[in-house]
Amino acid sequence: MKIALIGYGKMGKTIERIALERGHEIVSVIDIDNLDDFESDAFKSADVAIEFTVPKVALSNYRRAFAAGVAVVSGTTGWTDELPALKKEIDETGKTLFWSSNFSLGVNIFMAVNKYLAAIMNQFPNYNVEMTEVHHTQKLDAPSGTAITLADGILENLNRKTGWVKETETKPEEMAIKSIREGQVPGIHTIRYESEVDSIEITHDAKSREGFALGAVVAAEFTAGKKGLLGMGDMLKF
Ligand SMILES: NC(=O)c1ccc[n+]([C@@H]2O[C@H](COP(=O)([O-])OP(=O)(O)OC[C@H]3O[C@@H](n4cnc5c(N)ncnc54)[C@H](O)[C@@H]3O)[C@@H](O)[C@H]2O)c1
Ligand SMILES: O=C(O)C1=N[C@H](C(=O)O)CCC1
Repeated sequence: MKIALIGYGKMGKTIERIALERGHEIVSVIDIDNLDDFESDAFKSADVAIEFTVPKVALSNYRRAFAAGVAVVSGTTGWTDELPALKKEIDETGKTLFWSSNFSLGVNIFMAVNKYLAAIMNQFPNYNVEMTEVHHTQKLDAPSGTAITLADGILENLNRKTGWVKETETKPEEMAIKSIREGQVPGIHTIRYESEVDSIEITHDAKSREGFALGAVVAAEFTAGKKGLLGMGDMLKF
């Protein structure tokens, strides 16, 4: 398929390599120095644009791609307070956006395990739960989008928790998400249940950006011909 890239940073470059390896054509690459290319015939020829940029520009990028008649697959995080309004806009206009906080298959398996464990822990009120996420020092947003998705999974399944906070001091109904920025870490997410007598931890540790990028390209292949707001749950059957 014909793929446009919006954002040519760490993820954009990794996605480019994997897309070419999978036989796709990169018809346009847009970054801050060539934003006018949204109006180019090359960009408009794309079947899908894969967008990995920064939080403050994601929505404007989506809308510029939509105006060009191009579907979007995006992993940009740090903007999803706007997601409900954007979903309404997408449904009303018949556009296509596949968004995920994390495209890695391993992380999505981890997300499913997280929800299952949270549901089990309703039977065991003596455990408290907290999360730690570790990423590279260039990361702009905290907590990570993945951590927020994981926290949502816990809040949906563990009745005694109703919200998450960044602070370590929490009310009984809150869970803490601690963010650590260190070196070039691609992404580590750890969820810990602790009681007086023991602790239970589950962790996902990304070795590189390969898993994120492969997932994004596979999502682009899945998105072809579809409409609406799509996510990993539409593509993965677990
Ligand atoms: N969903 C996932 O699986 C996943 C995985 C990794 C990273 N991410 C997210 O993807 C985003 C990008 O991560 P990264 O590591 O590639 O960051 P990066 O900083 O390496 O790359 C971002 C790129 O976007 C460009 N950019 C900035 N403003 C732009 C604009 N208006 N239009 C086009 N390009 C613009 C920057 O110049 C840069 O080249 C972050 O939000 C990160 O959290 C998501
Ligand atoms: O490197 C990043 O930035 C990442 N961002 C996503 C997030 O915010 O969860 C996915 C993991 C890597």
